Amino acid sequence: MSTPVLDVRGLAYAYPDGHQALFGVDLHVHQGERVALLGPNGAGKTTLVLHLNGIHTAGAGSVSVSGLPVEKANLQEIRRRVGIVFQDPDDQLFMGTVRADVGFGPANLGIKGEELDRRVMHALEQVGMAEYVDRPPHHLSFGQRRRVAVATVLVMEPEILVLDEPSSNLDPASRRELADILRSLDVTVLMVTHDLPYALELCPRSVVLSGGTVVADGSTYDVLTDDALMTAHRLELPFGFDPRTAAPRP
Ligand SMILES: Nc1ncnc2c1ncn2[C@@H]1O[C@H](COP(=O)(O)OP(=O)(O)OP(=O)(O)O)[C@@H](O)[C@H]1O
Repeated sequence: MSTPVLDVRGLAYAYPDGHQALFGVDLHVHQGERVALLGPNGAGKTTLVLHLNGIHTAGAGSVSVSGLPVEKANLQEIRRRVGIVFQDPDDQLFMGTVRADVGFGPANLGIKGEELDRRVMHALEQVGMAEYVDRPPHHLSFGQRRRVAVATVLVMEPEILVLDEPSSNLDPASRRELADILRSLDVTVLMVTHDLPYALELCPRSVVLSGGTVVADGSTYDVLTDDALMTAHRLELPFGFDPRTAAPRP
């Protein structure tokens, strides 16, 4: 099989206070896959994600992105390859205009002028926010800021897009629109979520992390219909939602 875009092997990590958050995690994601990372509070999902672009450094094991190890010497290239959209868009938007925020990353790489404009506009078009290019981000709604945050990552043309709780705090229409955007992108996606219907809708595959280890890795449908697994790892479907009868998207 081809080299995975994301290759995590035997990853273990303890926080400086000694709390062991990951115990030998293996995760291989191939190009074009959309994978949901599920698990109860405290499972280690965020800790894992923070290893993907070198914010945390593996205590044991390894992480590589398209064959490039995540280590200090490669961090600039790794952070171009792995785009993380954090849960709070305000962690990613800090400039005076949407244009400046989306252009910030490429400008730092030395891209300027027409090429910078082209990339900024393309990323904003991908998330349906082109008309807001000259607006201050703090004048946008939360859902609009989340889309701009996605654009700040897409503009770097990442190989893998990592989203932390992308549907949180979105109204139903914004939630559906973001799903449409994510489905339209030609990029590998790893999505951390507690929104199990969203995982089923968007991600054919789910990995369940619990107590710092991978306890399931398979089709999202199989995971969500495995009642014993779901109960054992505190995963609960919303009231009235049954994956067996959830309407497939046209
Ligand atoms: N800075 C830290 N120092 C010590 N322990 C930490 C730190 N951050 C997280 N932890 C612990 O590591 C474990 C994993 O936390 P993590 O945030 O990765 O879980 P999570 O799966 O993302 O949870 P949630 O669904 O609540 O966001 C938890 O037991 C947590 O208490």
